[in-house]
Amino acid sequence: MRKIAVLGCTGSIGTQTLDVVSRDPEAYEVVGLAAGTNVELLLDQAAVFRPRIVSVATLELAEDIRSRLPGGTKVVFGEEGLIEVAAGAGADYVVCALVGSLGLTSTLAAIEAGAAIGLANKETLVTAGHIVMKRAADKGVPILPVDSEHSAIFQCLNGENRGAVKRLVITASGGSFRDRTREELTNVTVEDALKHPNWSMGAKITIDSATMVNKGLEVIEAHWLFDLPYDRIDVVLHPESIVHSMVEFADTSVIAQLGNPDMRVPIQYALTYPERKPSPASPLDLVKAGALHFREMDFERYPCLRLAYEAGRVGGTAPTVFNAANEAAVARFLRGEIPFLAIETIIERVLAKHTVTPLPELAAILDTDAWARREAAALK
Ligand SMILES: NC(=O)C1=CN([C@@H]2O[C@H](COP(=O)(O)OP(=O)(O)OC[C@H]3O[C@@H](n4cnc5c(N)ncnc54)[C@H](OP(=O)(O)O)[C@@H]3O)[C@@H](O)[C@H]2O)C=CC1
Ligand SMILES: CC(=O)[C@@H](O)[C@H](O)COP(=O)(O)O
Ligand SMILES: [Mn+2]
Repeated sequence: MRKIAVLGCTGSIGTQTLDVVSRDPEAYEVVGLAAGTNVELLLDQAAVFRPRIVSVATLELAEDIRSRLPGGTKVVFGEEGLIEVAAGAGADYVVCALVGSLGLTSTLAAIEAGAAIGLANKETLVTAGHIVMKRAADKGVPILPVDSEHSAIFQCLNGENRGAVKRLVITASGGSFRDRTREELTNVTVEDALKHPNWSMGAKITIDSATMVNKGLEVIEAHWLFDLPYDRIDVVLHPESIVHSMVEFADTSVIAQLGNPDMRVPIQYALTYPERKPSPASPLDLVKAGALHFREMDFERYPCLRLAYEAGRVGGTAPTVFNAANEAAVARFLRGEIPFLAIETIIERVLAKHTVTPLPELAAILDTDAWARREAAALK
């Protein structure tokens, strides 16, 4: 029986992880759950899974729920609380499904504790990929991709000779505004931006899909997960989100992974790898799906993807800044403080102000992240 902790248990990935887990109760024991502020959902989950430790965002929330938890469940809070759920609940597998670079320290703590990692929280790899991958390798800890494109690539590479990989091709839906021109983006609303055509996800990643920042984060995530240079990681537009990504090999063969858009498939694969088990997802019927479309990526239409490649190639603290500036800008957009197109100008301006540290230690990453957020919050 696998002992699991879920960081971000109340979110889109967290709840789908618990759905997968609950369908196979013989296979899993949930030992730790970490939420932010959604304490009512956390209490429901704790009543079902009876974890050893739960975590919430603040001391006040912890005090509020202490007496409402099942007997024996410990409650902790804040960043230390996340670290305790990651490393102190006795988990041998930690699903990292927090949103943002906030997930970095708890992911590192889970690695340090020797737990296998199911990684949804792509911002962790973007902000500190060299540190996360090295610590996981030193500990002999596997990092199993949950992100649908990376799960697809991971599946396509299964049993293949890595030396024969020519390039990765990551698919992008185009997001909520895929059918609009740049001119039509000037006055788009938060409500419109939150309507992803294919996936139901948390607010931040849905905005990232619309700006194409999500694909930029995914290119950097793929660079770290699959150890390939940026000129061998391409992105194509694929509005149907049925081909989740592809790998092209030296002999020109292309292997792709397909399926209806349902995150429970990659979540489950990350949990059961190398086994496959039945899934609640609806089977793909390609005859019903009809035509699948692929278009060249337009870097003029989606400048954030160009910025991501540039930051990734520069390396060091540049991806940290790209990510943190984006997180702060998206938060401002969601609060109605800035227009949609200001997200990209903020990222570009903060990156332009930054002097890159080439091989940053963790402390430098955390300082740079905080600096970029302050800058992005202050820009008019
Ligand atoms: N959703 C999807 O389909 C996909 C998501 N991903 C990635 O997975 C990650 C999670 O995304 P998603 O599930 O959509 O995000 P959600 O916004 O739905 O969930 C985020 C989770 O993080 C928790 N959280 C937020 N802030 C804090 C905090 N300060 N302290 C503790 N917990 C906190 C939230 O808790 P609470 O709600 O209780 O406040 C919630 O459990 C992201 O990195 C995203 O890019 C990748 C591929 C697909
Ligand atoms: C489900 C998933 O993995 C998301 O990251 C998804 O890929 C978003 O889709 P687009 O960024 O392609 O719109
Ligand atoms: Mn993805």
